[in-house]
Amino acid sequence: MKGVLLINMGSPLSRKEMREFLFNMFTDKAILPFPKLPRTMLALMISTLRSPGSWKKYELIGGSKLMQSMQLINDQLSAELGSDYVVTSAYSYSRPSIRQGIETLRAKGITDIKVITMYPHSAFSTTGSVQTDLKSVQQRYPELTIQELGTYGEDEHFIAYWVDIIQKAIDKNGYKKPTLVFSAHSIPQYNVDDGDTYVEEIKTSARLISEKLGVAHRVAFQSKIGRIKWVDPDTKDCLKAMKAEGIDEIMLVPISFTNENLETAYDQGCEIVPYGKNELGFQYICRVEIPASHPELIAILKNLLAKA
Ligand SMILES: C=CC1=C(C)c2cc3[nH]c(cc4nc(cc5[nH]c(cc1n2)c(C)c5CCC(=O)O)C(CCC(=O)O)=C4C)c(C)c3C=C
Ligand SMILES: [Fe+2]
Repeated sequence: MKGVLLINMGSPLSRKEMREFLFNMFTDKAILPFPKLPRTMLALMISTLRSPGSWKKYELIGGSKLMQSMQLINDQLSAELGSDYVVTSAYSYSRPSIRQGIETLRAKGITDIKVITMYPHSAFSTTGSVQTDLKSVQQRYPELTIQELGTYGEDEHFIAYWVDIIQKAIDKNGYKKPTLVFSAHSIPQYNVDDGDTYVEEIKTSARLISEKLGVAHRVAFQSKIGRIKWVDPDTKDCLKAMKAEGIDEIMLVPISFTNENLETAYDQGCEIVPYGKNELGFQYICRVEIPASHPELIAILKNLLAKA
C-alpha cells in the first residue's frame, strides 16, 4: 500500500487557533528569515498583536473554507485511487502538522509516501517551507521513502481547471470582453532577489490560461503585510492603471490558490472588488470563486502520482 500526503497552509477554526496559526507561521524561517531567538520573540509579538484583527476578517467571511475544501479533495482523490492508496492531509501551520500526517501513514505500516502540495507554484515561503519540514521528518524516519512530487502551474489539467472555472464565471456574469487580472499572493522582493521563481511561474500560468480563453490579461500581487518591499504591481494599483486606460470589465483570478480562503473571500471579495467599484467606479468587476473541488484538480493530483 502507498501513502499520499496532501499539504496546505492550514487555517484557524477558532479565535484561539488564530493566535496559534499566526505563531506557527511566524516561527517558520521561510516566513521570517531571522535567527531562532529573535524570530520566536517576533512571532510571539506579531501573533498576539495581529490575531484580533485577523480573526475579525475570518468572522466576516463566515470562516475560511480552506479546511472543508481540503477534506473534499482528500476524499475525492482517495475514492479515485482506490484501496491501494491511503490519502491523508496535513498543514504547515495547523493540525495535523506535516510530521503528524507522515506519522499517521507510518502507523498504518506505509513506507512509500508521495507528497503533493496544494500550491501550484513554487515559492520559498510555501513549497520551500514544506520541503524543509519534509527533510526533518525524513531524518527522523530514515526507513521511509518520502517523495515530494513538485508543482504544476504549467500542467495541462491545471490550465484546463482555470479555463473551465473562468469560462463559467464569464458566462454567469454575462461579460462580453473581460480583462483577467491574475491576482496572486505577493511575496517579499528579497525572495525574488535570492532566486525565487514564483513570479515567473505565476506569469507563465496566467499567459497559458489567457491564451486558451482568448482574453486579455494582467498579473498583479495582493495581500502584502508589514513594511518590507513586496513584489509589484499591487492589485489595487493595477486596477487604478486599468481604469485610466478605459478598461471596463474586470475579473480577478486567484491564480496562486486551489481553495477558497481568507485571501480570496476577504482580501479580494471584501477589499479589492469593493475598492474597484466604490473608489475607482468600475461597474463591471468581480472575483472568480474557487470551487471546493473540481474534476481537473483531481486529475492534476492523479497525474502527478501516475508520473512519480
Ligand atoms: C509575512 C509573510 C507572508 C508570506 C511571505 C506569505 C506568502 C504566501 N501565503 C500564501 C497563502 C495564504 N496565506 C494565508 C494567510 C496568511 N498569510 C500571511 C503571511 C504571509 N503569507 C498571514 C499573516 C496570513 C494570516 C491571515 C492574516 O493575518 O492576514 C492564507 C489563508 C489561509 C486561510 O485561513 O484561509 C493562504 C491560503 C501564499 C500562496 C504565499 C506565497 C506564495
Ligand atoms: Fe500568506
